[in-house]
Amino acid sequence: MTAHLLKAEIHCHIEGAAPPELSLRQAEKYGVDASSFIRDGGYVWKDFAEFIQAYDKVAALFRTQEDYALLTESYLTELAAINTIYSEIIVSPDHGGRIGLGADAYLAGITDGILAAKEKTGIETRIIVTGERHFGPERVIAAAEYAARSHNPLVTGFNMAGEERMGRVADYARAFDIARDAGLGLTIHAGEVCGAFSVADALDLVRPSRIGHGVRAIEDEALVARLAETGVVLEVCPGSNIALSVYPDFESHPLRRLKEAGVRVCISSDDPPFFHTSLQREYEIAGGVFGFSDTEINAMTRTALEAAFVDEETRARLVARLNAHAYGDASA
Ligand SMILES: Nc1ncnc2[nH]cnc12
Ligand SMILES: [Zn+2]
Repeated sequence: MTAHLLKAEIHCHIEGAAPPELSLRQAEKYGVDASSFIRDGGYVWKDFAEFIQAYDKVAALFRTQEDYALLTESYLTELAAINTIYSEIIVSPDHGGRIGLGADAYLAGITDGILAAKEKTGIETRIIVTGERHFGPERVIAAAEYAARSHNPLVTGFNMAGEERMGRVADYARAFDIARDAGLGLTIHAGEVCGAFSVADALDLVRPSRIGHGVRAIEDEALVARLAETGVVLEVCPGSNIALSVYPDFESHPLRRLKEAGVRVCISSDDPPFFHTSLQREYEIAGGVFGFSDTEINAMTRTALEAAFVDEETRARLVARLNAHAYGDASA
């Protein structure tokens, strides 16, 4: 049982957190026929490419600042209810742009939701702006420029998500240069659909402090050693990896092997309702399926906080809270 543990999540896409019931209500509100991607109360897709298409269609059901505020506040309230003290939400200004809302109102809605959830529950949240790889290098660079000039203090990181098989990391490296120069934390989806070469490219060309997924680094022993030596953190989402058939089952998933090789790992839910999961379930899987003890799970939560894109004062407060809860450390 992990219900009592404090939790942190540093990899969850905002539209990917939309419950199908909420998306259906949105579809009705806007007169959209969602039957091709929502059926029997669940999202419908059969492989990674279809998942990405379904994701973009769900994103198109959220069309106003209020829609995004509601989605964000609902998700964070749910996270807080399972003892989550810190969350990073991955957001794509292009999704705001594509439905005519515009990036500013999109971000404003998400920010409203974060502030409302914080007021209600105390949950601390930051925003990671992402470029979507399948929208092409120009859009990813535009997303980085948008993040770099954002005056929103909650925007603290930059990511690239989407179709990993499109192009090579080199095509997108300029976006990360822009984000790095702006002082944003860097993370990138790699080693999920593509193999170890994609993680190596990301390390060489992006120099991120974290990698989204990164699990397929396990295919290259020297690369695993490099991750362990450099301390780059893998944001591992086991339920997502199984749902997307990156691995056939949890037994063959490399989370434990990566951890035992000294790689810094933590756990997140990615797009929970798309993968019939939740952060609570991911923690349960860590304990019940991977066999991690509470101490080991707390260490992964601490890794998430150590790698979080927050100011040092906030980090120290969050880590002290975790320590106090995990060890009853009264001085924390
Ligand atoms: N698991 C995933 N991989 C790549 N892009 C995504 N966008 C949302 N979820 C994603
Ligand atoms: Zn992701």
